Amino acid sequence: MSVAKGLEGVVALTSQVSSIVDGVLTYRGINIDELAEQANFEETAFLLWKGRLPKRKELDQLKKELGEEAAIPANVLEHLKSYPKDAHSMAALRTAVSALGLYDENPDDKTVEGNYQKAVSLTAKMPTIVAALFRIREGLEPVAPRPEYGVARNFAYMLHGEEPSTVAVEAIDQALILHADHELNASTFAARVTTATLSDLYSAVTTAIGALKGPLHGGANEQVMRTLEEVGSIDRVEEVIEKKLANKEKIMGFGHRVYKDGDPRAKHLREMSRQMAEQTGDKKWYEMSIKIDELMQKKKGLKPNVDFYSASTYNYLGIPRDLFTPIFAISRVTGWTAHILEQYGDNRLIRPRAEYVGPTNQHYVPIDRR
Ligand SMILES: CC(=O)SCCNC(=O)CCNC(=O)[C@H](O)C(C)(C)COP(=O)(O)OP(=O)(O)OC[C@H]1O[C@@H](n2cnc3c(N)ncnc32)[C@H](O)[C@@H]1OP(=O)(O)O
Ligand SMILES: O=C([O-])CC(=O)C(=O)O
Repeated sequence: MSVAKGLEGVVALTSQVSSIVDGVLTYRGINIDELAEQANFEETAFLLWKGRLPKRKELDQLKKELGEEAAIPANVLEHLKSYPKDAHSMAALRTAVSALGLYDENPDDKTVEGNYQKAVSLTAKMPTIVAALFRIREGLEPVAPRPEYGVARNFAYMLHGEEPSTVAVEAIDQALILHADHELNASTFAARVTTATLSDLYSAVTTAIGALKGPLHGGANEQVMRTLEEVGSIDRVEEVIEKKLANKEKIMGFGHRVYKDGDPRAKHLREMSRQMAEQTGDKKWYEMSIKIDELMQKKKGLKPNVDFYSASTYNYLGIPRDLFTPIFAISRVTGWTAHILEQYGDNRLIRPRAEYVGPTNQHYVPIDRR
């Protein structure tokens, strides 16, 4: 047996959801650049789930369903209030999504339509959960979703309890599009492994949230913000980053398993960060990010991934840093569920092998002779 550590280069399955070929990312064959510039998050979700862009009537129907499904059951809201106030936001989200499954009348319905409805319901409810968790932690009353709002507007509205600006809604919407799917990344693979045992969709999404939480994956965006805060001012970039590199620390938001010549999503987030810096007049976070980016390319030949410029962008939007990864999750749930639907549609248990390298020819020794 030959071992591919970290499964690097292993093609584990076929998929029609998204692709990365020669550094170009597409959802269902459409370049991410076109979607980021022209689509909205709801039509991107439809595209991932159904394999094509929605017609106007279909998009209106999906928006209506997302609006109607956005409120969370009262007992789940009570459950959220019982979590420790210092719980990690991704741990709390993971627990809440798992709890949601308990209140689904038919959690094990694996029909295509049943799972599609669960995908819509989770996509609608996860922003409500994230905003409610934040407000409860801050000692504020959760704000009920407004069914007539789109996902991005509703999230910003529920978070701050006031009407968000158009600029903020557009930025969040674009960020949601950019994070929605990414071929066989770790959390999607984890979701597919759980699905392939013929477990239910809530179990698969809960698995995925656990995988996304890690700092080598979605959790990197929160760590990027910590690095920016540690750097603090543009004149300290070299000192802090070079010290970290000398200590063999990874600089979060750089490098990628698949992209060796840059992540195509990063330029959109960099531009968003630049615009926010201009609009707020607070250039520091953007300028520090640019300097770290230049330094990392020079010192390590590493380019920013999707997590790097999302940190300064969300920070400009007044979003606390521990919500950065939950925002990733409220977008990626569309990709996870598209992959889950695909996996159910043509399933085989996912069960690779391990090469055993431990001791052999050992014998059981009774406890009083050890
Ligand atoms: C949404 C996402 O999940 S995007 C990725 C988010 N994660 C991060 O930003 C965390 C920082 N980046 C990393 O840890 C890595 O680049 C990963 C996990 C993304 C990819 O990892 P892999 O493909 O396994 O690469 P690996 O970790 O083996 O790195 C290869 C080499 O580059 C170095 N390297 C990779 N990324 C970084 C980094 N961000 N900072 C410093 N050095 C790095 C490694 O130390 C290693 O060096 P070595 O060969 O001298 O030991
Ligand atoms: O594909 C990966 O390995 C990680 C990533 O960029 C993502 O999930 O968006």
